[in-house]
Amino acid sequence: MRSELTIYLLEDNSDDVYLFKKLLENDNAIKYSTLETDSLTELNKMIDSLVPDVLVIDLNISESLGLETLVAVRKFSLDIPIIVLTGNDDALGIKAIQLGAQDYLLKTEITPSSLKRAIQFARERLILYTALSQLATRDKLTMLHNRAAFDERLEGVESDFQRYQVKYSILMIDINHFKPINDSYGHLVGDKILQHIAHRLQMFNRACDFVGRFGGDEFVLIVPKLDSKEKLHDFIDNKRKVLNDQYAIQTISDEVVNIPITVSIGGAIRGLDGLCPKELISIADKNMYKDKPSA
Ligand SMILES: Nc1nc2c(ncn2[C@@H]2O[C@H](COP(=O)(O)OP(=O)(O)OP(=O)(O)O)[C@@H](O)[C@H]2O)c(=O)[nH]1
Repeated sequence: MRSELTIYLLEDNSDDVYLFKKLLENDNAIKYSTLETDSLTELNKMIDSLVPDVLVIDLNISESLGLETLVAVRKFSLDIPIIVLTGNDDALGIKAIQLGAQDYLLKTEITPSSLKRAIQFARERLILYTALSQLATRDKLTMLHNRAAFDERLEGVESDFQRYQVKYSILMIDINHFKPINDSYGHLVGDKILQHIAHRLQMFNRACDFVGRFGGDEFVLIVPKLDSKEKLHDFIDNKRKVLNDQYAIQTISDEVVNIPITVSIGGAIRGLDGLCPKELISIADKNMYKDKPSA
Protein backbone atom coordinates (compact mmCIF):
# COMPACT_ATOMS: atom_id res chain seq x y z
CA MET A 1 0.00 0.00 0.00
CA ARG A 2 1.27 3.52 -0.79
CA SER A 3 1.89 5.84 2.12
CA GLU A 4 0.29 9.26 1.95
CA LEU A 5 1.67 12.76 2.51
CA THR A 6 -0.32 15.95 2.73
CA ILE A 7 1.33 19.00 1.22
CA TYR A 8 0.00 22.54 1.55
CA LEU A 9 1.12 24.89 -1.20
CA LEU A 10 1.08 28.67 -0.79
CA GLU A 11 1.11 29.93 -4.37
CA ASP A 12 -0.88 32.57 -6.24
CA ASN A 13 0.04 31.60 -9.77
CA SER A 14 -2.42 29.02 -11.10
CA ASP A 15 0.02 27.75 -13.77
CA ASP A 16 2.63 27.09 -11.07
CA VAL A 17 0.03 25.28 -8.96
CA TYR A 18 -0.85 23.08 -11.92
CA LEU A 19 2.82 22.29 -12.63
CA PHE A 20 3.55 21.60 -8.98
CA LYS A 21 0.73 19.06 -8.75
CA LYS A 22 1.89 17.43 -11.96
CA LEU A 23 5.37 16.92 -10.48
CA LEU A 24 3.96 14.86 -7.63
CA GLU A 25 1.58 12.74 -9.69
CA ASN A 26 1.92 9.00 -10.26
CA ASP A 27 4.42 8.09 -7.60
CA ASN A 28 4.62 4.37 -6.90
CA ALA A 29 5.60 4.65 -3.26
CA ILE A 30 3.82 7.77 -1.98
CA LYS A 31 0.47 9.39 -2.68
CA TYR A 32 0.87 13.15 -2.41
CA SER A 33 -2.29 15.09 -1.58
CA THR A 34 -1.68 18.74 -2.38
CA LEU A 35 -3.98 21.53 -1.25
CA GLU A 36 -3.22 25.03 -2.45
CA THR A 37 -4.10 28.53 -1.34
CA ASP A 38 -2.94 32.03 -2.25
CA SER A 39 -3.75 33.57 1.14
CA LEU A 40 -1.88 33.55 4.45
CA THR A 41 -5.10 33.72 6.44
CA GLU A 42 -6.53 30.78 4.56
CA LEU A 43 -3.31 28.81 5.07
CA ASN A 44 -3.50 29.47 8.80
CA LYS A 45 -7.09 28.16 8.85
CA MET A 46 -6.12 25.06 6.86
CA ILE A 47 -3.33 24.28 9.34
CA ASP A 48 -5.72 24.76 12.26
CA SER A 49 -8.05 22.13 10.86
CA LEU A 50 -5.38 19.67 9.64
CA VAL A 51 -1.60 19.86 10.06
CA PRO A 52 0.11 18.95 6.78
CA ASP A 53 3.32 16.88 6.51
CA VAL A 54 5.10 19.61 4.58
CA LEU A 55 4.43 23.24 3.63
CA VAL A 56 5.71 24.55 0.32
CA ILE A 57 5.59 28.32 -0.03
CA ASP A 58 6.25 30.74 -2.83
CA LEU A 59 7.86 33.77 -1.20
CA ASN A 60 6.18 36.20 -3.57
CA ILE A 61 2.41 36.20 -3.39
CA SER A 62 0.14 39.16 -3.96
CA GLU A 63 -0.41 39.62 -0.23
CA SER A 64 3.25 39.50 0.84
CA LEU A 65 6.68 39.65 -0.75
CA GLY A 66 10.03 37.97 -0.07
CA LEU A 67 11.22 36.72 3.29
CA GLU A 68 8.35 38.51 5.05
CA THR A 69 6.12 35.76 3.69
CA LEU A 70 8.23 33.10 5.41
CA VAL A 71 8.30 35.04 8.67
CA ALA A 72 4.49 35.34 8.57
CA VAL A 73 4.03 31.63 7.80
CA ARG A 74 6.44 30.55 10.56
CA LYS A 75 4.28 32.34 13.14
CA PHE A 76 1.58 29.70 12.79
CA SER A 77 3.57 26.69 11.61
CA LEU A 78 6.60 26.27 13.86
CA ASP A 79 6.51 22.46 13.91
CA ILE A 80 5.89 21.93 10.21
CA PRO A 81 8.72 21.41 7.70
CA ILE A 82 8.81 24.29 5.20
CA ILE A 83 10.24 24.31 1.69
CA VAL A 84 10.59 27.70 0.05
CA LEU A 85 10.23 28.28 -3.69
CA THR A 86 12.34 31.07 -5.09
CA GLY A 87 13.08 32.39 -8.57
CA ASN A 88 16.65 32.00 -9.72
CA ASP A 89 18.06 33.15 -6.39
CA ASP A 90 20.25 30.90 -4.23
CA ALA A 91 21.14 33.74 -1.86
CA LEU A 92 17.47 34.24 -1.00
CA GLY A 93 17.05 30.47 -0.49
CA ILE A 94 19.95 30.41 1.97
CA LYS A 95 18.49 33.36 3.89
CA ALA A 96 15.19 31.46 4.04
CA ILE A 97 16.99 28.51 5.65
CA GLN A 98 18.60 30.86 8.16
CA LEU A 99 15.09 32.08 9.01
CA GLY A 100 13.84 28.57 9.73
CA ALA A 101 12.87 26.96 6.40
CA GLN A 102 14.16 23.39 6.03
CA ASP A 103 14.98 23.62 2.32
CA TYR A 104 14.53 25.74 -0.79
CA LEU A 105 14.03 25.00 -4.46
CA LEU A 106 14.67 27.18 -7.47
CA LYS A 107 11.42 27.25 -9.44
CA THR A 108 13.27 27.03 -12.72
CA GLU A 109 15.04 23.81 -11.76
CA ILE A 110 12.35 21.73 -10.05
CA THR A 111 11.95 18.16 -11.26
CA PRO A 112 9.77 15.40 -9.81
CA SER A 113 12.78 13.78 -8.13
CA SER A 114 14.28 17.01 -6.74
CA LEU A 115 10.90 17.99 -5.28
CA LYS A 116 10.27 14.58 -3.71
CA ARG A 117 13.81 14.50 -2.32
CA ALA A 118 13.32 17.99 -0.85
CA ILE A 119 10.06 16.88 0.80
CA GLN A 120 11.76 13.90 2.49
CA PHE A 121 14.81 15.94 3.38
CA ALA A 122 12.74 18.74 4.93
CA ARG A 123 10.85 16.25 7.10
CA GLU A 124 14.00 14.51 8.30
CA ARG A 125 15.81 17.76 8.87
CA LEU A 126 13.05 19.09 11.13
CA ILE A 127 13.00 15.86 13.19
CA LEU A 128 16.77 16.05 13.63
CA TYR A 129 16.65 19.73 14.47
CA THR A 130 13.92 19.16 17.08
CA ALA A 131 15.90 16.30 18.66
CA LEU A 132 19.07 18.41 18.76
CA SER A 133 17.38 21.43 20.23
CA GLN A 134 15.80 19.17 22.88
CA LEU A 135 19.28 17.92 23.81
CA ALA A 136 20.43 21.50 24.23
CA THR A 137 17.48 22.54 26.38
CA ARG A 138 16.83 19.45 28.53
CA ASP A 139 18.43 18.30 31.73
CA LYS A 140 19.81 14.82 31.00
CA LEU A 141 19.03 13.25 34.39
CA THR A 142 15.40 14.36 34.77
CA MET A 143 14.56 15.30 31.16
CA LEU A 144 13.05 18.51 32.51
CA HIS A 145 13.92 21.82 30.87
CA ASN A 146 17.36 23.12 31.81
CA ARG A 147 18.61 26.59 32.73
CA ALA A 148 19.01 27.66 29.11
CA ALA A 149 15.36 26.80 28.44
CA PHE A 150 14.37 28.60 31.65
CA ASP A 151 16.14 31.78 30.55
CA GLU A 152 14.38 31.63 27.19
CA ARG A 153 10.91 31.07 28.68
CA LEU A 154 11.47 33.81 31.22
CA GLU A 155 12.24 36.20 28.38
CA GLY A 156 8.94 35.19 26.74
CA VAL A 157 6.72 35.70 29.80
CA GLU A 158 8.56 38.91 30.67
CA SER A 159 7.89 40.28 27.22
CA ASP A 160 4.15 39.43 27.63
CA PHE A 161 4.26 41.24 30.96
CA GLN A 162 5.91 44.33 29.46
CA ARG A 163 3.55 44.46 26.50
CA TYR A 164 0.22 43.27 27.87
CA GLN A 165 0.74 43.32 31.66
CA VAL A 166 0.18 39.54 31.88
CA LYS A 167 1.50 38.72 35.35
CA TYR A 168 3.35 35.48 36.04
CA SER A 169 4.86 33.73 39.04
CA ILE A 170 8.17 32.03 39.61
CA LEU A 171 8.42 29.21 42.12
CA MET A 172 11.62 27.73 43.46
CA ILE A 173 11.40 24.21 44.90
CA ASP A 174 14.25 22.64 46.84
CA ILE A 175 14.46 19.17 48.41
CA ASN A 176 15.05 19.28 52.17
CA HIS A 177 18.05 17.40 53.58
CA PHE A 178 18.99 15.94 50.26
CA LYS A 179 22.71 15.68 51.01
CA PRO A 180 22.18 13.13 53.83
CA ILE A 181 20.22 10.96 51.36
CA ASN A 182 23.19 10.93 48.99
CA ASP A 183 25.52 10.30 51.92
CA SER A 184 23.49 7.39 53.35
CA TYR A 185 22.25 5.63 50.20
CA GLY A 186 24.67 6.82 47.50
CA HIS A 187 24.34 9.18 44.53
CA LEU A 188 22.38 6.73 42.38
CA VAL A 189 19.55 6.68 44.92
CA GLY A 190 19.78 10.49 45.08
CA ASP A 191 19.46 10.57 41.29
CA LYS A 192 16.32 8.43 41.45
CA ILE A 193 14.76 10.80 43.98
CA LEU A 194 15.46 13.72 41.64
CA GLN A 195 13.82 11.78 38.79
CA HIS A 196 10.74 10.98 40.90
CA ILE A 197 10.31 14.61 41.91
CA ALA A 198 10.74 15.71 38.28
CA HIS A 199 8.15 13.15 37.19
CA ARG A 200 5.59 14.31 39.75
CA LEU A 201 6.15 17.93 38.80
CA GLN A 202 5.51 17.02 35.16
CA MET A 203 2.47 14.87 35.89
CA PHE A 204 0.66 17.49 37.95
CA ASN A 205 1.35 20.38 35.69
CA ARG A 206 -0.64 22.34 33.12
CA ALA A 207 0.84 22.34 29.65
CA CYS A 208 1.32 26.11 29.69
CA ASP A 209 3.39 26.06 32.88
CA PHE A 210 7.13 25.70 32.66
CA VAL A 211 8.90 23.07 34.76
CA GLY A 212 12.67 23.01 34.89
CA ARG A 213 15.62 21.83 36.93
CA PHE A 214 17.38 24.92 38.19
CA GLY A 215 20.41 22.94 39.31
CA GLY A 216 21.35 20.36 41.99
CA ASP A 217 18.26 19.54 44.04
CA GLU A 218 16.46 22.74 43.05
CA PHE A 219 13.55 22.96 40.60
CA VAL A 220 11.85 25.98 39.09
CA LEU A 221 8.35 26.67 37.78
CA ILE A 222 7.10 29.59 35.71
CA VAL A 223 3.33 29.91 35.94
CA PRO A 224 1.65 32.43 33.63
CA LYS A 225 -1.33 34.33 35.06
CA LEU A 226 -0.72 33.16 38.62
CA ASP A 227 -1.25 36.76 39.71
CA SER A 228 -2.39 37.04 43.34
CA LYS A 229 -0.95 36.10 46.73
CA GLU A 230 -3.98 33.88 47.45
CA LYS A 231 -3.58 31.95 44.21
CA LEU A 232 0.16 31.59 44.80
CA HIS A 233 -0.44 30.33 48.33
CA ASP A 234 -2.95 27.71 47.12
CA PHE A 235 -0.66 26.68 44.29
CA ILE A 236 2.27 26.18 46.66
CA ASP A 237 0.11 24.17 49.08
CA ASN A 238 -0.99 21.99 46.22
CA LYS A 239 2.59 21.35 45.03
CA ARG A 240 3.63 20.49 48.57
CA LYS A 241 0.85 17.88 48.80
CA VAL A 242 1.93 16.36 45.50
CA LEU A 243 5.66 16.22 46.31
CA ASN A 244 5.91 15.49 50.04
CA ASP A 245 5.75 11.73 50.21
CA GLN A 246 7.57 8.47 50.91
CA TYR A 247 9.39 7.41 47.74
CA ALA A 248 10.10 3.69 47.23
CA ILE A 249 13.57 3.38 45.69
CA GLN A 250 15.50 0.30 44.62
CA THR A 251 19.12 0.49 45.78
CA ILE A 252 22.08 -0.99 43.82
CA SER A 253 21.95 -4.06 46.10
CA ASP A 254 18.30 -4.52 45.02
CA GLU A 255 16.97 -3.54 48.39
CA VAL A 256 13.83 -1.40 48.41
CA VAL A 257 14.03 1.60 50.71
CA ASN A 258 11.26 4.04 51.54
CA ILE A 259 12.64 7.52 51.72
CA PRO A 260 10.50 10.32 53.14
CA ILE A 261 10.91 13.53 51.17
CA THR A 262 9.77 17.05 51.93
CA VAL A 263 10.36 20.13 49.85
CA SER A 264 10.64 23.84 50.55
CA ILE A 265 8.87 26.16 48.16
CA GLY A 266 9.06 29.89 47.64
CA GLY A 267 7.28 32.01 45.09
CA ALA A 268 7.17 35.55 43.76
CA ILE A 269 4.74 37.33 41.46
CA ARG A 270 5.89 39.64 38.65
CA GLY A 271 4.10 42.93 39.02
CA LEU A 272 3.66 42.52 42.79
CA ASP A 273 7.09 41.43 43.97
CA GLY A 274 10.11 42.04 41.78
CA LEU A 275 11.01 45.00 39.60
CA CYS A 276 12.72 42.74 37.07
CA PRO A 277 13.00 38.98 36.42
CA LYS A 278 16.34 38.76 38.30
CA GLU A 279 14.80 40.29 41.38
CA LEU A 280 11.84 37.97 41.08
CA ILE A 281 14.10 34.90 41.09
CA SER A 282 15.98 36.25 44.08
CA ILE A 283 12.73 36.90 46.04
CA ALA A 284 11.35 33.45 45.19
CA ASP A 285 14.67 31.96 46.33
CA LYS A 286 14.61 33.90 49.62
CA ASN A 287 11.02 32.79 50.24
CA MET A 288 12.08 29.21 49.56
CA TYR A 289 14.86 29.50 52.16
CA LYS A 290 12.38 30.98 54.66
CA ASP A 291 10.30 27.85 54.12
CA LYS A 292 13.24 25.55 55.04
CA PRO A 293 12.87 23.51 58.23
CA SER A 294 15.25 24.80 60.92
CA ALA A 295 17.35 21.65 61.31
N1 LIG B 1 22.42 12.36 43.44
C1 LIG B 1 22.61 13.61 43.01
N2 LIG B 1 22.94 14.58 43.90
C2 LIG B 1 23.13 15.82 43.46
C3 LIG B 1 22.99 16.17 42.10
N3 LIG B 1 23.23 17.50 41.97
C4 LIG B 1 23.50 17.95 43.21
N4 LIG B 1 23.45 16.95 44.12
C5 LIG B 1 23.67 17.01 45.55
O1 LIG B 1 22.65 17.72 46.18
C6 LIG B 1 23.10 18.11 47.47
C7 LIG B 1 22.56 19.46 47.77
O2 LIG B 1 23.01 19.76 49.04
P1 LIG B 1 22.52 20.99 49.85
O3 LIG B 1 22.42 22.18 48.93
O4 LIG B 1 23.35 21.12 51.06
O5 LIG B 1 21.02 20.64 50.18
P2 LIG B 1 20.36 19.83 51.35
O6 LIG B 1 21.20 18.73 51.92
O7 LIG B 1 19.05 19.41 50.78
O8 LIG B 1 20.18 20.92 52.44
P3 LIG B 1 18.90 21.83 52.64
O9 LIG B 1 18.50 22.30 51.26
O10 LIG B 1 19.37 22.98 53.51
O11 LIG B 1 17.84 21.01 53.26
C8 LIG B 1 24.64 18.04 47.44
O12 LIG B 1 25.06 16.98 48.26
C9 LIG B 1 24.95 17.73 45.98
O13 LIG B 1 26.07 16.88 45.85
C10 LIG B 1 22.65 15.13 41.18
O14 LIG B 1 22.51 15.34 39.97
N5 LIG B 1 22.48 13.88 41.67
